[in-house]
Amino acid sequence: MAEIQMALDSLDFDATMALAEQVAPYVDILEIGTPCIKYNGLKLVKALKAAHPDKKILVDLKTMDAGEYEATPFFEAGGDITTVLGASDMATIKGVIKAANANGGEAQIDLIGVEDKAAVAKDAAANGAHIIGVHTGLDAQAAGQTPFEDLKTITGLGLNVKVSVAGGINKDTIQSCVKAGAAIVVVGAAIYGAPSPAESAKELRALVDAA
Ligand SMILES: O=C(CO)[C@H](O)[C@H](O)COP(=O)(O)O
Repeated sequence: MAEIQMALDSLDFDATMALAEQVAPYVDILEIGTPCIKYNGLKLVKALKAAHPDKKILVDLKTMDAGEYEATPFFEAGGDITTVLGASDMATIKGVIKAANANGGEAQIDLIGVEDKAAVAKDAAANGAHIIGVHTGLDAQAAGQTPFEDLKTITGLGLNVKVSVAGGINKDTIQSCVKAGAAIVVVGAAIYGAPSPAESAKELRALVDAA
């Protein structure tokens, strides 16, 4: 069964906690988005884990250097998954994997901006990555890009890793992502931008479970 990851992309601490409370019944992973973690830091990881001990917390660090050093405190604070850029050196990726393994967590390698996504995915998987993230970022989405073709390419490699997909996923596209082999579907704006985030999350949960 595919997991739903809710991207909490607000900067505001209280709004982030309130949104998590609304959507938690329908999602598996609460993601602290990159702007949000930069703004709020470890305090938010601790608060979110305390409020939702039954959910996985993904900290979207998008680490680019000093992998083990940067990721370790976020695992120690209650994060279950942290992200590292696929564009970074393999030594950095291996550092985040090491930090994850030392804390019973998982490392997600984010392919955002990577030219040869298949090559990086294979290399990261061979080095023990837990999750490969196919990701069209917000700025690339604004320029009309989507993650769907890349998702098929990466799941088609048959690597022994989970594949997650992010980038403008909504109720019209979520089932095709699951059918294309995504183990984790990430949703941000389609939930937090909806008139009722809870209703939107509930609808997406039903679609994923029926896919
Ligand atoms: O990581 C992100 C941006 O870098 C977003 O959290 C991710 O793209 C999910 O949000 P949306 O569904 O709005 O695209």
